[in-house]
Amino acid sequence: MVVLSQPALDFSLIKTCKSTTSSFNGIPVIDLSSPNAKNLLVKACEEFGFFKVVNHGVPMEFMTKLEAEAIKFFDLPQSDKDKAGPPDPFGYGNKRIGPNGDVGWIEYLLFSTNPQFISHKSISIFRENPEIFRCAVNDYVSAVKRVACEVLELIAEGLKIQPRNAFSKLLRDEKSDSFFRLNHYPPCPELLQALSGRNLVGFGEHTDPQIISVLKSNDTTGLQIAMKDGTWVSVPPDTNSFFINVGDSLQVLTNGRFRSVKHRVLADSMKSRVSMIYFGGPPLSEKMSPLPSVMKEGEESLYKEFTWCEYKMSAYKTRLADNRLGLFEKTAGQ
Ligand SMILES: C=C1C[C@]23C[C@@]1(O)CC[C@H]2[C@@]12CC[C@H](O)[C@@](C)(C(=O)O1)[C@H]2[C@@H]3C(=O)O
Ligand SMILES: O=C(O)CCC(=O)C(=O)O
Ligand SMILES: [Fe+2]
Repeated sequence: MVVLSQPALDFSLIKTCKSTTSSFNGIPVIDLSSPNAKNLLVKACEEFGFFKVVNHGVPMEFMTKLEAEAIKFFDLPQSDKDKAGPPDPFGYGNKRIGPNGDVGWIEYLLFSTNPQFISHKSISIFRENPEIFRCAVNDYVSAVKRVACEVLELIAEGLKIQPRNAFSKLLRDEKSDSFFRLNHYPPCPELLQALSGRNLVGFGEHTDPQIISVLKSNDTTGLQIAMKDGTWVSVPPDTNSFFINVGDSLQVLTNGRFRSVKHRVLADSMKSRVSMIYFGGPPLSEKMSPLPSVMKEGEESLYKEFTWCEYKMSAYKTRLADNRLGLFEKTAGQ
């Protein structure tokens, strides 16, 4: 039998970035139980496309259980982890991100949250450690999906959109094309940092294509977001809270009023970073166009008409840092 192995990876392809220690303390923090949450959410989506939520109601136990299972998986011998890869896009991936040559100092597990799309590779992940891992993923994903829907409903209220489930129904649809990802960034080699004062890039700069992403990490720094003027700022980790990203699709649904946030992860020199991200997406057949109620009188859509399936197919032909939405923007006169 011929065993096909992945071609060797040239590590010099992984980019480095100047180490920064200062963290940004201007990230909006939204208390979901506050009566003003809806207005603060809209403001945060317009200004940053990124914010932190507290008082979210998800039991800490769901987070610690899943994190412990993820660590157990990433601690397995490489040959065992490789049985759950390569990602197609689902499954275990190591250093390669997506199908177009992006690389980073990362290993990960990517799943579909829709049982129809669960691949044999995702199943083999659970085979290593079946019921406990599977339950931990299911409990966690159901809980963060609820947070994502609550946030989207508050945003709809803040924007005075009727019905208030105009966005959240896309995630609640049984055909919703949502993903879940567990990322592990091992410590960046000390020697490299000592010699150059630089860190390896764990996950290169990009925007998330979906509607909304809900991120939780351990206590290790690394996540950075780009401000409107292009400067990068470091997000201080907070193990009790969720960080939320506006994705490209929410930018389209709000006709550019909200911006999808550019972000990246730098590996830490000393500590592993573990993160878990739920990417809430619409059904594949959903037409992505600005909701009529967000448009002012006479306002025209900034985007050509497309379905989520068309956008996703196009996204998977791009490199991480590409401006994926640019291909769908109307040019003058269109
Ligand atoms: C390089 C790529 C990886 C990615 C698919 C893509 O071609 C461009 C978008 C990337 C991204 C970013 C957000 C999520 O992590 C992700 C799962 C997604 O939906 O889009 C990844 C894709 C991936 O890793 O497969
Ligand atoms: O791991 C992180 O903290 C963020 C990763 C990310 O942006 C992604 O998986 O799309
Ligand atoms: Fe991302």
